[in-house]
Amino acid sequence: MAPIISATQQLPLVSHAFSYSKPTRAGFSLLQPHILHSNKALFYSRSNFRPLKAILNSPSLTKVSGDAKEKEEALTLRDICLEEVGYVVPTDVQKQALPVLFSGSDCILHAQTGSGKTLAYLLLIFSVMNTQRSAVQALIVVPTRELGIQVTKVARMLAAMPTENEAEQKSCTVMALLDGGMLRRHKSWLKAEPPTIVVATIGSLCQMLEKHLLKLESIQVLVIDEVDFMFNSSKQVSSLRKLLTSYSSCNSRQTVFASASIPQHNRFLYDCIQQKWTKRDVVHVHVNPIEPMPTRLQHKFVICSKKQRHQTLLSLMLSDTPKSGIIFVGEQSEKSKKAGNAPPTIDLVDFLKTSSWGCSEILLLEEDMNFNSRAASLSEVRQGGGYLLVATDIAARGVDLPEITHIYNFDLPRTAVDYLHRAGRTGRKPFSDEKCHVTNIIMPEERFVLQRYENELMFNCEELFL
Ligand SMILES: Nc1ncnc2c1ncn2[C@@H]1O[C@H](COP(=O)(O)OP(=O)(O)OP(=O)(O)O)[C@@H](O)[C@H]1O
Repeated sequence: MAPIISATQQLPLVSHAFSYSKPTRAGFSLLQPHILHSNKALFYSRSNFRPLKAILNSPSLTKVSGDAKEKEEALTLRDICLEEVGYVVPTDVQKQALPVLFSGSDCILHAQTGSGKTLAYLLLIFSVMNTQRSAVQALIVVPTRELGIQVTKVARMLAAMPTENEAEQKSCTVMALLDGGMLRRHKSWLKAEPPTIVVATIGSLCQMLEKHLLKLESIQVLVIDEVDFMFNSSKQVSSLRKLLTSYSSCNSRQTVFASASIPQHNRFLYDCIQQKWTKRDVVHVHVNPIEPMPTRLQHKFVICSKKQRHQTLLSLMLSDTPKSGIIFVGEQSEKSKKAGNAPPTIDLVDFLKTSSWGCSEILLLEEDMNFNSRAASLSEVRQGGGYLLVATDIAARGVDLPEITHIYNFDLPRTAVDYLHRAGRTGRKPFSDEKCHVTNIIMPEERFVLQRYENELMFNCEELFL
């Protein structure tokens, strides 16, 4: 059985803060290191992460299975300037996962929504890649274009940070190979010079692989983000299996699976090994298993009839006055589509635009919109300011909009896992105590469904009377 690291087995190795350095004319100079546990600090520049890997593997230090005696070395990641982009202290998942990742083990990153899994796997990628080599060295596969754009942005931000020996370094390039993108342009790019990192949706990726335009033989790290969603998606699962076993082999790469939800995780670990998606010694980093949901989320519900739902939502919003929020609406049924009805999302947007709600901009995000309109909605959202996003579950996975304080489930999600991910679009500032709100508008017959989600996800939902 793969070793599991839980909150109670927290590794002492990384009980420290990230240090940082400020640019000087000569490059980077080290400021006072941030050492919490000892005065024995080890410093690494981004281009120097490999030594960190060697040290973590050294027999004198704690093994990742957590059975060796405690050590007090403070490891400090230097020169990646994380503080300048707001990353000062590693989050729990980063503390627990980085030693495992840097040790070269395959890893299942299983931690709450908004806990910082993206930075954990990106730091691994930046630690192993060699920008002198002209080859694709890391591949990150995501389920949606929206999540792909976001991950690419963070990867490019890290890639743009200067390193100590910048003069000798070729830059790290990050390609977003996403459904709805300009594949012709990507083909020319791939032919001219392979990027160092590719962030891809599985459809576009397989097109490039089938045409032999993209080669994976130099891949060192393969990340599958929102892995449970991808394995559950009938459209994506067969290509994903092919990628994991035919297009590349688990023995020649480090494989990382990430998600806030891995249902039946023991079964999944077993499958990972049996199906050769990962190596046998894959590590399950399970952070805070007894609290699958961030604790600062406050859950409420209002019971009303189907006809009263629009008015109920409006009353809720007038009393909450959210600056930014997402209203999740269920997908339109095939029957309703055939009958020529407007999608429920559009109905709701029209209702809000003509109602007395006038506090923030109302935007729409759903699968049936073309990719340009989807991008336009999200880019408006990311510019900040107050907004309400009316969305289907397309916005439920991975999308990081830290300013969101309110989630409204206009329609109840279909499963507890969907509930967890929708709710997790708020409460995304790792070290903040700010309370965030998830409000469910339900019909009387749905109370037992919500109760089931409460039991499964171990949270409490309080009834609201308007
Ligand atoms: N060490 C850190 N310090 C401060 N902020 C951080 C740190 N690490 C990550 N963040 C921020 O936390 C937010 C959530 O991170 P991220 O999107 O990686 O979450 P996630 O675990 O992938 O969530 P989800 O499961 O919902 O996709 C982001 O805005 C990110 O910039």
